[in-house]
Amino acid sequence: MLTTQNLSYTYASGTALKFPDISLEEDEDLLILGASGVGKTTLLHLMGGLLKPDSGSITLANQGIQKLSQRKMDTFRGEHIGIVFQKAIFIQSLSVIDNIKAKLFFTETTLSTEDITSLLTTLNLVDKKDSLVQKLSEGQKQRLSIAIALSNKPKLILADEPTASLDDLNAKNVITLLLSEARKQKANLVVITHDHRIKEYFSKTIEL
Ligand SMILES: Nc1ncnc2c1ncn2[C@@H]1O[C@H](COP(=O)(O)OP(=O)(O)OP(=O)(O)O)[C@@H](O)[C@H]1O
Repeated sequence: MLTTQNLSYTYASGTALKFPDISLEEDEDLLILGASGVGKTTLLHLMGGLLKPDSGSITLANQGIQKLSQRKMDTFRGEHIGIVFQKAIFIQSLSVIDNIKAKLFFTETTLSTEDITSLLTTLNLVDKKDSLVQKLSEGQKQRLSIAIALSNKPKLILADEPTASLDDLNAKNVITLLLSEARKQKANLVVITHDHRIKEYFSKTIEL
């Protein structure tokens, strides 16, 4: 369950942003639409605890995350939040499976090799599990970034423009994959985008 209330954030440059309230029950997903520069990524970073709001609250798993210290927030994120970044950063010299293990190491989460293999199977990446990341195609890299985001079995999955550079078929595949994984893990999925093609897959949408 995710709720946000009266969120606002001001950058040092003076750009001041205010956000509408969000309330998601368990198993509910949300698409946040908006033109370039309205604050979509800022809102995603607030919900992921990467930025602290100037005002307002964000509650996830009964915790008001805006109150947490940086260290506690990092631990909380490791346990409860998975983020699919617009531009994923991998350890290029490691294999697919070792990139997932590295994330789990840093978030102090344990997942058996069988569970990781099963996640990679779902994401159609299992045959690449021992390949170096630098040898993956763009689509495979994107599926790996989803695998990494899901590997800590988060309660909240945040995805920043996951379909922006994809054709219609791959955009549909990525969104249906994120939605089905969110259902399986009983997580809330929040996608931010300016891509109106994916609106039809979400029952709940807000426009910034
Ligand atoms: N680090 C920063 N310092 C100063 N201003 C920033 C910073 N990051 C974003 N902004 C400003 O805050 C506003 C919202 O930016 P944000 O990236 O959240 O928008 P967005 O809707 O995600 O845009 P896009 O779709 O282009 O990624 C913009 O006016 C942007 O210029």
